[in-house]
Amino acid sequence: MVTVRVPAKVNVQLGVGGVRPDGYHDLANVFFAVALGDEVTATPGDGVTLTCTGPDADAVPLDDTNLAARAARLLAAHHGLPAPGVYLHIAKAIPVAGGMAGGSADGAAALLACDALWGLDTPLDTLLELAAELGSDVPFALLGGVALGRGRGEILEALPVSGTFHWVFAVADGGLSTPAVFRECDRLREESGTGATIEDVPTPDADPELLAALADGDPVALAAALSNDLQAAAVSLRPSLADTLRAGTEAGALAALVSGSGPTCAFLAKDADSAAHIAAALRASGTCRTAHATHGPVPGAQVVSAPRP
Ligand SMILES: C[C@@](CO)(OP(=O)(O)O)[C@H](O)COP(=O)(O)OP(=O)(O)OC[C@H]1O[C@@H](n2ccc(N)nc2=O)[C@H](O)[C@@H]1O
Ligand SMILES: Nc1ncnc2c1ncn2[C@@H]1O[C@H](COP(=O)(O)OP(=O)(O)O)[C@@H](O)[C@H]1O
Repeated sequence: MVTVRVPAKVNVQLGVGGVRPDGYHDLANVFFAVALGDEVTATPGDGVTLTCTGPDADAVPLDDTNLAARAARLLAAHHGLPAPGVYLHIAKAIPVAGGMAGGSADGAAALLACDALWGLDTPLDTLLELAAELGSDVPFALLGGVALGRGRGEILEALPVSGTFHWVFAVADGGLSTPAVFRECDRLREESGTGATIEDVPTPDADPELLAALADGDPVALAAALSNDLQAAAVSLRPSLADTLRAGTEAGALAALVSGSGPTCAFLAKDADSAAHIAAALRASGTCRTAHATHGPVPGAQVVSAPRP
């Protein structure tokens, strides 16, 4: 049996370029891994089977569309294993369809767990390539820490960061579909007259002030630099998010933003005590289903228990 712990992410910058001919958008995606995470356990089994526990377990597909199952099959196919055998259990804490890359995290965790269970010793570079085939956010879940994702988010460069930042995540009732939020971003751009294609929208780049704030470990400077080009689209599809963002700001957050494609809202706090206070205020506000105080950055997917060699 092998257990892998894997983090959720928040995008401290999500710069979105125009829509490409292949339907994806070029990004300047600054990923930040937080301690809120899932655990994926791989045990020998027949075929690829799955179970999931946690508050959102009912929303997780347990068929071959689950990113953990897809990861197991992709790794087996890459190594030419004729009949992959694994039972995967997902202990899910990351909100589902919440803009925190929970499915991607489970895909990354399953790659690592199956690699260890099957004794394959796949090099990290190869795991990162397989991860990119599974989805744009999956490679970052292997890497963790803080990283800039270019292309559709899969071309990663680790970024320097100092100290620990304190975050609160307000979990919404029900998710938002990532493709629907990108489509809404395009629609809002068309509507405003700027256009939405790569000819219309400049290719985004990482904000130097944001990178300096991360390197300096300065939460006040990071708060001033946070940005998410998908936020307007997420709020357009779910207008009640404006109330959640306001509630966290009124409770003392240094800054509030939608996490990725949403609808989870992220709040940067000045320290751990402030984060606990903001989380309690958000839970009492009636503007979200629940709220979690956490911190980061933390490492990417890691084996936490494995059979004795
Ligand atoms: C927006 C972000 C920010 O990190 O994540 P979430 O906030 O949803 O977790 C990511 O770009 C999501 O990455 P991921 O969820 O892996 O997306 P994928 O499976 O690769 O793509 C799903 C769909 O999202 C859209 N998509 C995704 C990435 C990208 N750079 N441009 C896109 O337009 C496309 O419509 C694509 O068909
Ligand atoms: N292991 C998984 N956990 C959660 N969702 C999954 C998983 N595998 C596939 N999915 C599908 O991916 C969709 C997006 O979920 P998720 O990755 O949690 O959100 P987001 O893309 O907003 O970060 C879900 O609605 C679900 O249908």
